Amino acid sequence: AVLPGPPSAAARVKESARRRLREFDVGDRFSRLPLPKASVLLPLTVRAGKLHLLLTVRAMQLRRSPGEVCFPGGKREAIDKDEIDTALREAKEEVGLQPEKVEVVCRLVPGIDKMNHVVTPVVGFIEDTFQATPNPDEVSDVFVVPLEYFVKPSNYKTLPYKTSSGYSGWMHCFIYDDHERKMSFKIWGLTAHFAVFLALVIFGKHPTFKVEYDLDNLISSAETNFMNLYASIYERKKSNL
Ligand SMILES: CCCC(=O)SCCNC(=O)CCNC(=O)[C@H](O)C(C)(C)COP(=O)(O)OP(=O)(O)OC[C@H]1O[C@@H](n2cnc3c(N)ncnc32)[C@H](O)[C@@H]1OP(=O)(O)O
Ligand SMILES: [Mg+2]
Repeated sequence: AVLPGPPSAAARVKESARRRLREFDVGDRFSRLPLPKASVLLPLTVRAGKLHLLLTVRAMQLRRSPGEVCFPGGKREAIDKDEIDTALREAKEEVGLQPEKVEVVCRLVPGIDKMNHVVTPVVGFIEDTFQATPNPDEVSDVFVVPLEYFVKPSNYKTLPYKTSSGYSGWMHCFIYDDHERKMSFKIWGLTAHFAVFLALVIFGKHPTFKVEYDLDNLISSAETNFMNLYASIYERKKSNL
């Protein structure tokens, strides 16, 4: 019989990330909130021994957020049985990623977008050989960023924001220079929020900038932040009825 050899460096990086991610899996705990829903896929891949995240640039002809960087994803459809289904269906439609080529690891604490959708981030590993085929109706470009950039950026600022429900605060904004492609990408808002949380979960160390969490209680502070945001939107919806 052939004995399995020692795990490769890539396999070890994945195994330690997998273990951390599973501790933060929210499962279906946020599945029944009465707001419209969307999902995004946070596709992780190992390149040169390091975790990387795949991101997209939205097509300019889209009605919502044209030209902005986001993860593959979209609104829930009736055929989707859960948040994971939505993320995988959208990733296939947008970048040609086959669902069976994704090792889904967990769902993280949701966020809320401009249109008041509850957006669930689904984390999955994809193969380092994956070649995206962007659907030009929705995606104009696909790129990867080392996950570490979201705790140790070289070009970072905060942007102020205010929602329609009167909730104000600030957002992370990263400029990532892809030297190989001689291109620069601006990653901000909800997309940056998910990327930072993922990096905090996996690396478990302090970032070089201020974050909205108590890093000693990352899970509970992420849930509290979400529930506060959710409550502000829900209260406003009720008072508008
Ligand atoms: C308060 C924080 C707000 C921010 O953070 S803004 C800051 C920076 N931007 C971000 O972080 C992006 C955040 N947004 C997102 O990630 C996504 O919008 C989100 C929430 C996942 C929703 O996904 P979407 O991609 O907007 O939704 P979707 O994929 O279901 O649909 C997109 C639009 O495309 C259309 N579409 C779908 N398939 C198509 C096709 N084959 N040909 C042409 N059009 C097609 C679809 O109808 C939709 O159009 P519409 O938006 O309804 O007008
Ligand atoms: Mg989409």
